[in-house]
Amino acid sequence: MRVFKFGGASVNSIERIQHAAAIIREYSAEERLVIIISAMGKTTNALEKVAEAFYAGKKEEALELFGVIKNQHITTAKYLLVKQYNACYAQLNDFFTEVEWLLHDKPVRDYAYYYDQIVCIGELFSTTIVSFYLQEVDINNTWLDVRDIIRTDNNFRNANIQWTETETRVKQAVEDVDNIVLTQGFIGCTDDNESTTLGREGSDYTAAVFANILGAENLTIWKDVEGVMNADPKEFPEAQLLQTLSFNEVIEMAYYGAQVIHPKTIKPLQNKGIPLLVKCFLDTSLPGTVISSQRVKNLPPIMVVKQHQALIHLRTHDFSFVGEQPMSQLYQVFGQLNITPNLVQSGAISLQICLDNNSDKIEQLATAVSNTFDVQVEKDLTLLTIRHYTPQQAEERTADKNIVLVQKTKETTQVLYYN
Ligand SMILES: Nc1ncnc2c1ncn2[C@@H]1O[C@H](COP(=O)(O)OP(=O)(O)O)[C@@H](O)[C@H]1O
Ligand SMILES: N[C@@H](CC(=O)OP(=O)(O)O)C(=O)O
Repeated sequence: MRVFKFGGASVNSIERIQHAAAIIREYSAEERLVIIISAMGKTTNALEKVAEAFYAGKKEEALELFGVIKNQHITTAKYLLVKQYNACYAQLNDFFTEVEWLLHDKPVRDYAYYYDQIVCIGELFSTTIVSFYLQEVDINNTWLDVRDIIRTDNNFRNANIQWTETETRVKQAVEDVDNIVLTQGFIGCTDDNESTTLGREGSDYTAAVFANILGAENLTIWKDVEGVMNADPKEFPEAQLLQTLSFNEVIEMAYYGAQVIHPKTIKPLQNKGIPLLVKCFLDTSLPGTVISSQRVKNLPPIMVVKQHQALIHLRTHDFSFVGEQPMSQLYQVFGQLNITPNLVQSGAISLQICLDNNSDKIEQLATAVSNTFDVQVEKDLTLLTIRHYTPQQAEERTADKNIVLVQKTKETTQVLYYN
């Protein structure tokens, strides 16, 4: 059994859905497939705007924005389907109604709750269309609502999977199907039947969870790039393909902000020794990248650029040392506010913390630590991380930058500079 994951970029047009179907046809002739699919293109971003408008009390705007998304999906379905169109429309219509009902309500709960009820619909739309298209071209498959399978807690927008319950449900659901299983990434459901999401770009993680539970031969993630490269090819056209990588290396790259694989994807695979293949959606003959437990030596420098960074300067009010107590208070606040620092540098009575520039979070952090620290914030920064750097290369990359902070270990250098 193999698990495939197609991301938003691989299903963002009629041609790409047709191309995905051709890949599925080819591979399903040889093996049993479980397929996880994300929302089409930038649908999740568009649904976020619907959730924001709804929560701000702008009902008409929310309905209008949702109408645009709805029509885009209907148009795609119309182009792709003839025999299957009516059945597909009926299923899509149930989802339209699910959201439109909610949009007519007044928000009385947390934003995160409504966000998940609205945003989860993107994956339900895309998988419905792809599933009916596969039927249309005689590729038998079974569409499953992953909300009946992936059980989570109610930590909306970043829900945690309840493993025992999910394990039973994944095994049962796949066992009950004798053809291709097709379902959604990124979303789940609480015991109270409330939809949840697993964190942005979380479909890779869903695919890894299925692969782990099913003991898959491997997980293949189809991308619009050759494979994992030593930098984002959109920003660095000279980027080279990395044909083999270790789980260790990829988890580090993802942690430092490489957008190509979701950081949570690696653990479920590493735990069961399941290889991860990152393959080129546009040219299946290319080798792609194989990620496994095996150590890979002599890697070239790997670069990760993280934009929209802020540097928070904290200094104790009373000149007391930044010892155990203030540090543990700070990390507690990080936990409470769901903040992951991208870099921390400490001195005797001061600390500098680099974070994604999210004004709300920074304000909350400043308030929470104000009894111990004076707080200053620098914005408009970029964080460049180079793994396996040579001093010369690090120097060349940052020679013309207005540098604010540098941190180095033997393997990794991080440079924070003004944009
Ligand atoms: N090191 C890297 N190697 C390859 N692609 C990268 C890397 N870093 C960032 N990317 C970007 O990741 C994108 C693919 O990931 P993503 O947009 O999440 O795809 P999808 O939504 O289809 O899963 C590529 O288009 C590429 O620009
Ligand atoms: N659609 C979700 C989940 C996801 O993983 O998407 P993608 O595979 O396109 O990165 C998001 O955009 O966050």
